[in-house]
Amino acid sequence: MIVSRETKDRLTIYGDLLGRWNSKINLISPATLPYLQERHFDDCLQVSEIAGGTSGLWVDLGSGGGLPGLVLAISSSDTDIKFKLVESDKRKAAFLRTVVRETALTNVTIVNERIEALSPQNADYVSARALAPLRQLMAYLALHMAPSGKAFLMKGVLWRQEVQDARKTWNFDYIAHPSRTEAGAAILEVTGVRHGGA
Ligand SMILES: C[S@@+](CC[C@H](N)C(=O)[O-])C[C@H]1O[C@@H](n2cnc3c(N)ncnc32)[C@H](O)[C@@H]1O
Repeated sequence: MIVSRETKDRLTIYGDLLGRWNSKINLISPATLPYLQERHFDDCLQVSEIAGGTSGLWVDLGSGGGLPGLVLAISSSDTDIKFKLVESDKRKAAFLRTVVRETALTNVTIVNERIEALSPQNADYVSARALAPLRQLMAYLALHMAPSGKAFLMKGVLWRQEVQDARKTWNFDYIAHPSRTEAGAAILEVTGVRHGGA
């Protein structure tokens, strides 16, 4: 993906901080650190490309070290989208705040709370990566996504099984966008989540 000079500079600052903090708190697998761009940043930038929004509230659930939330906020800093990154771990939330400060991002709020404890967000966009099985994510979407909202859920190669399982309890529509960074993985664009199932 072609990104602006500003995005590149901010991603460099973010990457440096990830490298430094990762020895103290486990933000990403240390083995993937040398492949930060390919394994993590490019993976998340595809979501930005697929979503293509220009305004509204975007809630990233279980942000951890900021993937995809911070990458999305950095690459969308020229839009009117406001980001909320929800992370229950205090030390990870401190890391996220540090990156926001060091990159001078003004479109991000860090929320150090449990997803379930947060008041309903009515978000236009929701994202999650490596957080929970799809069935559990549906409950989070039911709580925090606007009726007309869209979710972008980054799923591994077993995504079809997860869809089948989630359909036992939830109705929803989805488009599976094949991942460009991991063969067989997909970004599930989910809309119209409602209780009930097959
Ligand atoms: C496996 S990590 C994934 C982090 C990041 N999304 C990524 O792809 O690298 C899951 C993160 O979600 C957070 N988390 C798990 N359950 C949560 C909950 N109920 N509310 C808020 N954060 C939660 C954990 O603290 C952890 O940082």
